[in-house]
Amino acid sequence: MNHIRVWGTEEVPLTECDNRILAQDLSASHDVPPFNRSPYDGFAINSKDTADASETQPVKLHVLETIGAGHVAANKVKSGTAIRIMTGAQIPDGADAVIMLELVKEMDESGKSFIEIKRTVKSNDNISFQGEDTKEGTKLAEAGTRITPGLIAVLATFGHHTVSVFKKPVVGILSTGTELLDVNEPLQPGKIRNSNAYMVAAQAKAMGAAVNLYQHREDDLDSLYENITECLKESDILITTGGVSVGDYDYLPAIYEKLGAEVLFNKIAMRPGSVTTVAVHKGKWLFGLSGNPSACFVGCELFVRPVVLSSMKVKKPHCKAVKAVLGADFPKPNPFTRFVRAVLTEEFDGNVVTPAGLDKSGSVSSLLAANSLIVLPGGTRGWEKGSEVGVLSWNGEGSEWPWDSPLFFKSSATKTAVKQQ
Ligand SMILES: Nc1nc2c(c(=O)[nH]1)N[C@H]1C(S)=C(S)[C@@H](COP(=O)(O)OP(=O)(O)OC[C@H]3O[C@@H](n4cnc5c(N)ncnc54)[C@H](O)[C@@H]3O)O[C@H]1N2
Ligand code: MOO
Ligand SMILES: [Mg+2]
Repeated sequence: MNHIRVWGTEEVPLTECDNRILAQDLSASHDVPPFNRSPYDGFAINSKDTADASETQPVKLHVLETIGAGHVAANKVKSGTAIRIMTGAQIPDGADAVIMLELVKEMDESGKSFIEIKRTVKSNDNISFQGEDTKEGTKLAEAGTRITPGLIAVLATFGHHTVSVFKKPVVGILSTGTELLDVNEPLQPGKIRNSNAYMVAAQAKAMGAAVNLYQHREDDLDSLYENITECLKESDILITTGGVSVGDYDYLPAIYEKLGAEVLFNKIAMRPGSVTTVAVHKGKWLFGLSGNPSACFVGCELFVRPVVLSSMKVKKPHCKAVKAVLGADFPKPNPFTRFVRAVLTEEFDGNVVTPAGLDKSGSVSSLLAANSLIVLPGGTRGWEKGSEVGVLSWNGEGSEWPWDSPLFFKSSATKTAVKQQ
């Protein structure tokens, strides 16, 4: 995270800022509402006039005019008078309360309008006061906040027809592998379609990045080196998939070396995604994600996410950490910390999480329903249904880092592990 940099800010129209990250602090430039207004369709009155009103002795007021929202009364409300007022209209001078239409009797007498009120009304009844929602000067949002429909409503309220947002980091995505086919190609012996590039593109877009999806490339050291050099010119962050392990055709480690990139780490004691390699080069990022689809997915959520989000000053850039009860046994031993693709459901009485399918790093089907990762600390023998586990979710706002719950990465969690069978 010491290498994080912000790629700049830009001004975008309000109509195009949803889901972007706010780059300015926002405070109220005026009171909301900006004037006292009526929350009902009714009559603006002077409450004192109703002091003696009752069922048997209604008070009668002369209606001077009618104002709808957007209009300002021409008259003042003096004793013995009322102004018919619609929801949202400014309270006329002299009025200190509103009585709803349904609570008065309306009548015409010699071409003049009157109302009868059979109850007392208190001063300030049914008035939305200037500033009751927001006072001028109130701090409303900080730079780094994701722009939601609610924030857009607030931005519009204060007249921001354009909004300053952080530039989307440009994420280039290049899949490597001689076995790869384009999605529109028929299967051929020994070949598979490239799924990682499209998956990672969708993940990066969901994080708020701009994506450049490149044509996949064969495992060839020299041409891959050229491709990566070219792609890096156009990207702030370049994600490659595949070719990062120890095989004869896994050239990414050699390419980082040839580039002179600073490798921050290469391989991690975790499953899947153990081969994940991250390097920085001339202020840019290189993520070498696994070719195995599930390992690739996990590497992207755990390592790309915090970089993309921090470069837009999002305050909690890591996945959201929650507790949940395991909905099924997970009998596999875990020599390393394991991130199990899972389905997390928020039940009325707590979270339940269940593995999403075949738990192999080459599996693609287990990604289908997965909305989270069960975190099983290393050194455990397997887990029983009903155990409390830590879960990471990539939906919604993230969690403070480091995830400090004892459920994450602490060996104390082994207490709930299943006995070796
Ligand atoms: N002797 C060892 N072998 C392997 C090790 C190891 O430590 N020692 N690590 C294993 C682990 S763990 C993983 S994960 C993989 C990582 O492999 P690479 O990142 O080098 O990826 P590839 O070898 O290129 O491909 C692996 C696998 O994924 C398929 N693949 C590749 N790209 C795509 C794509 N774009 N879409 C869909 N599927 C893709 C590829 O066909 C392979 O089946 O290495 C293990 N080996
Ligand atoms: O990176 Mo490999 O799972 O550890 O699949
Ligand atoms: Mg390989």
